[in-house]
Amino acid sequence: MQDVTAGPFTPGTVCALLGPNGSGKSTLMRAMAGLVPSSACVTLNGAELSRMSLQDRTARCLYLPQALPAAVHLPVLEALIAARHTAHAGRLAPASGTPQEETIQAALDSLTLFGIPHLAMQAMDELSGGQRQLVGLAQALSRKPQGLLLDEPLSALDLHHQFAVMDILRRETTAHQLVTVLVLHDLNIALNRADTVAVLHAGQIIASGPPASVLTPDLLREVYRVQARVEESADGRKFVSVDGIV
Ligand SMILES: Nc1ncnc2c1ncn2[C@@H]1O[C@H](COP(=O)(O)OP(=O)(O)OP(=O)(O)O)[C@@H](O)[C@H]1O
Repeated sequence: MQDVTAGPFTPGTVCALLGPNGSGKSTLMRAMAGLVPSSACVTLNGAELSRMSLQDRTARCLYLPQALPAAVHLPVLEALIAARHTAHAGRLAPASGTPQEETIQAALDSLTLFGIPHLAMQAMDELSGGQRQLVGLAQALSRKPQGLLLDEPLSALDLHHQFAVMDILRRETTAHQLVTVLVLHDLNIALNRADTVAVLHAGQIIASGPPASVLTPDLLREVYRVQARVEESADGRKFVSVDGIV
């Protein structure tokens, strides 16, 4: 990938990273997370992540990959508690003095936030794809990061859960002033649920800003090679209507 200037991403807002297959979205996310070699300077709330150890970096800025790691035969609740301990093992929060009940409650709260407390005792390797994605998100938020990098966090979710998760992410992002960047393919969700969008095309961010100003028919033609209209419903919701491919 060529040099890319991404951001600044504003605390308290959700930015959707968009672009066609192979445009560099995952590569950019992985570079921001420090998982691919990069000379980029990445800062979060004034701290230079690129100068930190991967452990300190991960404690501040959590990256959820597109393909989740192989699930282990461990109850969901235990997996969440283990994730919190991993975060506390960094230098941000002391592990000692944290009562066990508090840790368990935080993990349960996180599952409840995503509407899946009933999965607490189910084994990770017995979850459906969508359930695993929800648990992954609950695990990410239970670690109390300042930044969230989510690569296609809605890819395995049904329509209800796609919107529910976006609403949760928006609420948590506002409440905790998180910097949230997520890769999306659904332009209608980006139009109606993201605060800003950034569009990658052939390894470069070619447009960024409020979704409705960025996602114009001209941009959709150039980037996605579709002939499309951006229409507005009676109640003000925007949607992309595709007439054909070009
Ligand atoms: N480890 C790697 N080594 C070499 N090339 C890679 C590597 N990872 C990705 N690429 C290439 O970089 C380009 C961008 O890939 P990337 O996964 O970032 O795209 P993407 O925008 O996330 O695509 P998609 O929407 O299909 O997930 C692709 O051409 C891909 O083949």
